[in-house]
Amino acid sequence: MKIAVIGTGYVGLVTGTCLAETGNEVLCIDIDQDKVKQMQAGEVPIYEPHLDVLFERNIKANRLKFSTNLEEGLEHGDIIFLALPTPEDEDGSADLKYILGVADDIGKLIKDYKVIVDKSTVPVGTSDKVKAAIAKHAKVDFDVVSNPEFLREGFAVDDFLKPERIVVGSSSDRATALMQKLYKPYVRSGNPIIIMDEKSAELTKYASNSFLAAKITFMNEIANFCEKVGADVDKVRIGMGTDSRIGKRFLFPGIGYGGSCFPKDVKALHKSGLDNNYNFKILDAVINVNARQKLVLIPKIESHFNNDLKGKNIAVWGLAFKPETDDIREAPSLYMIDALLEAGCNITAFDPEAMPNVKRKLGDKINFADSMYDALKNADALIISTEWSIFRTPDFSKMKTVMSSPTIFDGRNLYDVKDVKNEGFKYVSIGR
Ligand SMILES: NC(=O)c1ccc[n+]([C@@H]2O[C@H](COP(=O)([O-])OP(=O)(O)OC[C@H]3O[C@@H](n4cnc5c(N)ncnc54)[C@H](O)[C@@H]3O)[C@@H](O)[C@H]2O)c1
Ligand SMILES: O=c1ccn([C@@H]2O[C@H](COP(=O)(O)OP(=O)(O)O[C@H]3O[C@H](CO)[C@@H](O)[C@H](O)[C@H]3O)[C@@H](O)[C@H]2O)c(=O)[nH]1
Repeated sequence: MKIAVIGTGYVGLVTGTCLAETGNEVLCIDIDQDKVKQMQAGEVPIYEPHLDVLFERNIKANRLKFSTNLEEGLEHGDIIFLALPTPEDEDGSADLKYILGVADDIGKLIKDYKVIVDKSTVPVGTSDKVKAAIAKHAKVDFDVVSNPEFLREGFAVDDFLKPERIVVGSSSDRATALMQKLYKPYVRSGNPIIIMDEKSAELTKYASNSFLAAKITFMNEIANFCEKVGADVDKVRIGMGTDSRIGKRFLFPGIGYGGSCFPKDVKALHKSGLDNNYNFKILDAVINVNARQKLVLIPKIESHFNNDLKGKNIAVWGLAFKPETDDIREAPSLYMIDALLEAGCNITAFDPEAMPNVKRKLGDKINFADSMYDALKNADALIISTEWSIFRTPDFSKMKTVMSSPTIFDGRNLYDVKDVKNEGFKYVSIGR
């Protein structure tokens, strides 16, 4: 099939590449000229495991192309995916200016029947707005489908190629049939393509992300309570997670959820509620608890240094909001770094992939190390904020020789408490 994908970020580029992988001819459109040039030159502009192999293979096979020209995209594709940003607006709602701007342009350019598929995360009722924006100018038939994306960064390729489910919101038989044909190769394992109306599809996405964010937040509160009463959240987590109704996943406490999705999506659903006369009290609590959790290590650090952080050398392992990505959007590390800089600390950070993005944001406000051990030179304490695999089994003796003081504040509970203490470290983690 002939596909156009508008927007080549984490979702659009993975979608375009994976759709090419099953034999479709894909043209990816982005407004960012530098990014398009980079992709045309065969370079993947983001760090996403396994994407490079598929990207290269499909470019070579002439199934994956790039352009900045929306009109070209519209001429090429029978199905037009919108994978555009829906960032948080000032009032917490999802900003639809990218989606509706492109919809407006599509209305002016459309010459024959197309299925416009919204893959961005958008509030209930957006497909009606997209329809209206296109219909304002269009002189031909078209359908708008809501097809929310559930991929996780770091696992995006696998999630796209082998999804647990695909949700298609459509009230058009013609568009639904096309979507089922397109996605058939991805559900050979028997996982379902779930067809529903557009509004339910739009809400499914927000409900899923908000539920997961609430699950993490609940565990973060349990972890905080464990510290008050002397329980061990790792044991509680395992005890809870073995109940199949609860499940083992997404029960890991830490320094709050971050990323480009959960924070903005929970706020957007909350705002959608208010706009429709419904106060999602649970989401209000999730938002507030998470904001506090992102800084949960700071009072512990202050207390360790007797409230005198000025001039302290702090090493930070991990800047990305989670491992296996270079994405730093809403990363807890950045919130902690801000607070520590404010208090007068010197920060030296190491992250396997995210340092260039942080450098662009923070410039020379912090130092960047070439290796995890270099970051520890003369450090008065280490903060672990992302659970990259390379941090899981460090050489503790080597760490002790380079640090000024063997002290670890672990926001991801990477180590066994007894082991690290036996190695001679002061070790503070979450809920243990
Ligand atoms: N990142 C994720 O893991 C993920 C997963 C599921 C859903 N989503 C949702 O998917 C959507 C896209 O997210 P993302 O993380 O891929 O965003 P992103 O910011 O990584 O990428 C968006 C891309 O759209 C391009 N763009 C902006 N305006 C454009 C225009 N007018 N024409 C063409 N291109 C334009 C930008 O240049 C950028 O390359 C959001 O709604 C997000 O909530 C994201
Ligand atoms: O037990 C856990 C699991 C996750 N997190 C944190 O939660 C955030 C989100 O993690 P994850 O869900 O793995 O990453 P995303 O790539 O943001 O993916 C989420 O957001 C995407 C965008 O909407 C959805 O498509 C995915 O299904 C959804 O998992 C990160 O800060 C994690 O550190 C925890 O603190 N504890």
